[in-house]
Amino acid sequence: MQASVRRYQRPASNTHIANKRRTPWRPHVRPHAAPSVVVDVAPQALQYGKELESAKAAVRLASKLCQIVQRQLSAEERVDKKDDSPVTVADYGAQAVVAWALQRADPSSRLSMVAEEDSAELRRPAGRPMLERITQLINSVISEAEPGAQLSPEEVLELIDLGGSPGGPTGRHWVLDPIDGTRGFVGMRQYAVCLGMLQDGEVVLGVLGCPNLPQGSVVEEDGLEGAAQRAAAAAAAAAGSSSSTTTTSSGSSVGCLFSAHRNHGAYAEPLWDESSAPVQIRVEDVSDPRDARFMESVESRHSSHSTTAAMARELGVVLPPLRMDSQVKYGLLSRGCASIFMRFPPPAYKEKIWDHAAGFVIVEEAGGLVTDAAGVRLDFSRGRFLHPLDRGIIAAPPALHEQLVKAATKVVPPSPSPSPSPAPAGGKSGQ
Ligand SMILES: Nc1ncnc2c1ncn2[C@@H]1O[C@H](COP(=O)(O)O)[C@@H](OP(=O)(O)O)[C@H]1O
Ligand SMILES: [Mg+2]
Repeated sequence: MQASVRRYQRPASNTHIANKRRTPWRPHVRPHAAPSVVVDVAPQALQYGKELESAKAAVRLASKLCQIVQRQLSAEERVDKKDDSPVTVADYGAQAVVAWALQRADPSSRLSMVAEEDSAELRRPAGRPMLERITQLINSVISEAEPGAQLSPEEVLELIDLGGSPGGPTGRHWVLDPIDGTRGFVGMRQYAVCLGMLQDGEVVLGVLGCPNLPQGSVVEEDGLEGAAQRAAAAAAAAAGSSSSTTTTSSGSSVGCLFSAHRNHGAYAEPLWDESSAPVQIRVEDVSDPRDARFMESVESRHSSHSTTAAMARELGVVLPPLRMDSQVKYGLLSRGCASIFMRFPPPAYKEKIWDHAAGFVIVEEAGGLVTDAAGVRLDFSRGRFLHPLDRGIIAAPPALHEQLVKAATKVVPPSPSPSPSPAPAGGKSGQ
């Protein structure tokens, strides 16, 4: 794929995020309003510039497929929150589309991808109707990128299984969560298509496609959660329309793409409008916990709400949490919409690298830190499981992060068992 010449916008200074506030708290998103200078970081000037452009194109295509499925869920009024089969269609479809796009961008390389799904269910006779539906969806999306492109069901199975790489500390591995926040996806809330790239054990690229996230003025009296719900509803209301573009009732466009290239900053741009220049984003310049808003999972089974509440009390955070599905939280942290992300899964749960890789590099490149509760930087180099595994995850600007690590020594018990068994290739086992 030909890398296009793009001009990226960088805020002239960070003063726009330095205005401390006490009360009332208002979520704010100002990257597009910030004074900016245009700097030349054209993809070809970056070490992994070509790969970054390929990753963004792949995430955009997969996001399109997810949006089509989510609109149909709504339009046909068959959203059953307990039935995740329509979601599975989008999970598989998005995984195959990303694999197709990455391969097409670099046909001479062997693609190594560590991804959430595998084709085992689809290869069973009972899975055939679903496979055909997925194939049809994929073909409708890829033919927009490459007129005439069509895949057979068997090719789709092979593309999905490209996600079975074990990863590891050497070489290049793409890391994909085709739909992160499946419950958010079904519940018409937030979800994200998350693609990272590991080079010799280090996450060097990250891209998050967030189809239901408003880009700009999500400053609403009832907070981001309300705005995000309305944005998702607006996206659903557009069912039947061939346009991807949706706006919230306050006029903000919906659909954000976050990206980061190691040592070159983190950026946000519209998901559906490729002509808009990416704008550099930074974490909030906050060190006083009384100014801090923290984010956590909507699902308390994914992350203990009582542990985060205890951490907030210990730290002196006074504002209520912002609950949101998926790695959208990492995007919002990087964009300065909230100051802290905390995640405390049940002790037996083993975190997977695809649930954090893209968000991790985006937050780091936006000036934040992402570690376990003991302050140890996350390690993506040991296969499909994330290390450290079992003391939760905290992410914040450095000054707040230091205070979080101190609070965790009092609130979060140390881990009893540090050594995991190797993760299986593919599938959702261990969740
Ligand atoms: N019991 C559990 N404990 C912790 N995390 C879990 C979990 N079950 C699923 N998850 C993970 O939590 C992710 C969603 O995170 P969040 O709560 O921030 O939206 C899921 O991603 P998927 O939706 O890709 O499966 C899944 O990987
Ligand atoms: Mg996930």
